Amino acid sequence: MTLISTEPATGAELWRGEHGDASAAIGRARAAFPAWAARPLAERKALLEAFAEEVKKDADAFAELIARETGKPLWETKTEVAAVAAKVAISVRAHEERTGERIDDAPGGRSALRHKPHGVMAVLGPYNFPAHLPNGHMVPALLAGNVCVFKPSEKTPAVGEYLVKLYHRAGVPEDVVQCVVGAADVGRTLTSDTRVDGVLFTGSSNTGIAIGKALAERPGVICALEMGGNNPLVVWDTDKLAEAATIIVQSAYTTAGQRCTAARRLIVKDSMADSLLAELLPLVDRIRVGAPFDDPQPYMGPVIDNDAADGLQRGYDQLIEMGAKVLHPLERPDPALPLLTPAVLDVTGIEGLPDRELFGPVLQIVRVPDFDAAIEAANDTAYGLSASLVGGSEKEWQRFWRESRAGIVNRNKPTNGASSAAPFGGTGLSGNHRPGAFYAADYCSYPVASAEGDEIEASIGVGLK
Ligand SMILES: NC(=O)C1=CN([C@@H]2O[C@H](COP(=O)(O)OP(=O)(O)OC[C@H]3O[C@@H](n4cnc5c(N)ncnc54)[C@H](O)[C@@H]3O)[C@@H](O)[C@H]2O)C=CC1
Ligand SMILES: O=C(O)CCC(=O)N[C@@H](CCC(=O)O)C(=O)O
Repeated sequence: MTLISTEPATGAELWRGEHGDASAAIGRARAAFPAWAARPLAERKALLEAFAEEVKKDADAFAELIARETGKPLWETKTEVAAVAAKVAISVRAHEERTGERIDDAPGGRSALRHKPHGVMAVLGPYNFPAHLPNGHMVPALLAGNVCVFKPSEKTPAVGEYLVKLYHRAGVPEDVVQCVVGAADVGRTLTSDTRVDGVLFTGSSNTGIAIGKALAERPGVICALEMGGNNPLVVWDTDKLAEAATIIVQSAYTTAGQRCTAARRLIVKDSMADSLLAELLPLVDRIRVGAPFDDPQPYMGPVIDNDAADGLQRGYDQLIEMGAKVLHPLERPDPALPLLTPAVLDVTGIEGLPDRELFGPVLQIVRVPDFDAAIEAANDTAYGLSASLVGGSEKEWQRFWRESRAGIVNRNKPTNGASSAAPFGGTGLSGNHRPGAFYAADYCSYPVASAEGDEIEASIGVGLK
């Protein structure tokens, strides 16, 4: 089956290739695992550091490819490439801190704690950060001694293939990290193959749930699910309205809203909502939407494809049918392309709002009378990835932190832009308590406890006849 990838900003064909053979790749990975796991950690670390150097050497070409295949502005894809390279040093530190070795004296010998890799890891990636996010699974997995079969999103196969070539160029053996392109069926082959020891997934909650079901009868398979969000940003009692508006724009519209940590819902104290909107709406109006290489650079590119744009339009229209007030419209200047303007809807007071991730530039505003209502609205979701409070008192922040049900709870910062040096994951429909980024080390190896005697010495103290 042929897979074709097109540039969102132009519709031009960028890449075509055949679906990969996932089963054959797993076979090669299994064969490569023992030797890779047996190599000293220092060797694996050196090869990954060489990979980081290859990424830096190729940074311009890599950023251009990501920009063409995702439509993200070039300024932004440069930051993605930098994050790919930076992942190595962070993962080395995390591996040392989170896994490592502990040897204690014990009667007649020692008690030891060491970690071992799981084996063959299937890595399934999304399209919004087609290099950085799967790489965030792959670097720690490889460092720990696992081998990886990586299936990039069917919307970004060119970036996936390129990423894996950089590993090979650095000297990581070809069967230790492989790229298998394809759509959901190739993903399903990977998750159903009993030779796979772990599934490291970043993508939508629906797919994460399907993967959880596919693995339900194999509890020994490590399963790390990084999924979507319906994230709240609460703005409370502040006169720094221009700064608050900037944080809102960064949270809702960076990457055209295609971040799992994007703010989907702005919850604001009713008495200050009009003054905040007086700052926010002109700023939203100033957002430049355009193609990745435009000069001057846009803030937002297109969403990934026309299907995604159609879906967002439907979600937006449904909210309007339910009574949402349009404060800034979702427009699509060229119906043949997925370039969308940033939208703001006031959904205050609408009953039965869908608790759904609209993965694009649509922000819903909810006005609330008091902080109790703000917390209630913030938590009114089955997701739990990120939440942020802008403004408010110290006491309100303490309460917000305590009562927010999310893996990332920020103060006076955007909901997105999470650091790779911190754990990254959510609760509910957002994740299964196997956070990535700094804590990815935890799911990439398992602890082995050993009681080690110097000699064979044994005695049964009591109870013998
Ligand atoms: N929490 C996190 O760290 C992040 C989550 N995301 C989420 O990802 C979504 C956007 O990415 P998409 O590419 O649309 O996600 P998606 O869920 O459609 O696809 C992700 C990957 O899973 C594969 N896949 C699809 N169905 C499968 C199945 N049944 N079995 C195995 N593999 C399958 C796809 O081919 C793709 O490689 C959003 O919901 C976003 O919130 C995106 C980035 C970060
Ligand atoms: O995985 C990491 O190293 C850190 C997490 C991260 O990069 N988060 C970004 C992107 C998340 C997304 O796709 O949606 C963020 O929080 O903006």
